[in-house]
Amino acid sequence: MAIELDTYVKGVLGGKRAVIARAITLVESTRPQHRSLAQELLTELLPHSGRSRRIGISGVPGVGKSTFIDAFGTMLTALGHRVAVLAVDPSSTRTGGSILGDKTRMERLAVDPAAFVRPSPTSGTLGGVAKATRESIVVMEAAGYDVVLVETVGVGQSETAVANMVDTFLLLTLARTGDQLQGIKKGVLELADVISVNKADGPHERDARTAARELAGALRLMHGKDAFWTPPVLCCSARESTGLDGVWERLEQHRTLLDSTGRLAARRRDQQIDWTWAMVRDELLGRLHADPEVRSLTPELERQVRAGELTATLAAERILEVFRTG
Ligand SMILES: Nc1nc2c(ncn2[C@@H]2O[C@H](COP(=O)(O)OP(=O)(O)OP(=O)(O)O)[C@@H](O)[C@H]2O)c(=O)[nH]1
Repeated sequence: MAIELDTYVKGVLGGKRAVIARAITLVESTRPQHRSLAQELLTELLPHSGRSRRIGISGVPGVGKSTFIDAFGTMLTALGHRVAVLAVDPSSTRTGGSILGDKTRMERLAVDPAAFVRPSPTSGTLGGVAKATRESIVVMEAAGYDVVLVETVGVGQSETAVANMVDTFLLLTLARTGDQLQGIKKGVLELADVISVNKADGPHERDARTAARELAGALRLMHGKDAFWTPPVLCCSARESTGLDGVWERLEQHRTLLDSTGRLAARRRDQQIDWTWAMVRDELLGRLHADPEVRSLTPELERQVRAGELTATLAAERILEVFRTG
């Protein structure tokens, strides 16, 4: 049964879980009638949002993200925080099932009354999934969650999308030393504000500490002496819940520094502008691909480009010409 705008607003602001879940479903929906209601809801909620720590968490599959978020989130709720877990997993749009943010992977947090775990939206492009997650952040903040963790897999463009919606980005990694350091993608290192080497327990602990020292040295070189912030490299064990307080301390330190220097507000404003243009790009591209004339022209144009009968530049011009006049 459909519910009214007012019921959504009151339910979300009152922290009612069932209404929060429905509000997120509404925000994720791509149906035109849902989209306008979702925008009305977000407009009402916006004045109550913005007060959380928005933290992105990334790391390759196997690094222990679920175990980490379960333990880290549980530590935070014990400290009195209210924790929301969202996810951006564009691969789930292909498989139809969400891998990240799955409640069964976070057993303690899933049943914690001070936490709310939401799997990645499963429909649309990365742009669509990112938009739904950004808007879900507004819902969670209005509902009183003061820590929002946004999880993503350590592959592809999804990390950049997440870095662009959070204040601080945490990268989880495993013990690698020397040459293996090269294995960590530079692009991901550039996004990271705090790095933690997970599984620093039992026989792996020494390797983890060595790897952390080496990585910290590499980052100091990368960032230079006068950098505003050089990402600290810590060690933790998600399984044994050790080192998690240190990770939290550094995340808080980074955010406090951003806030006290005015960078936090500026960063969030810049993100709004980036999102605006990202949405314009997505919408335009969607319309272009749906355009009947473009669709009918495409196979022949592609054939000609492949056969070397037409340059890519001319083919692009033809497509835009048809779209403009179509
Ligand atoms: N020794 C040790 N093992 C860990 C730790 N954290 C996670 N693991 C193990 O690593 C494996 C992968 O952990 P998951 O939490 O599923 O993490 P993930 O592979 O990043 O998976 P997704 O979260 O599904 O992407 C599991 O077998 C965990 O038990 C840790 O701190 N120490």
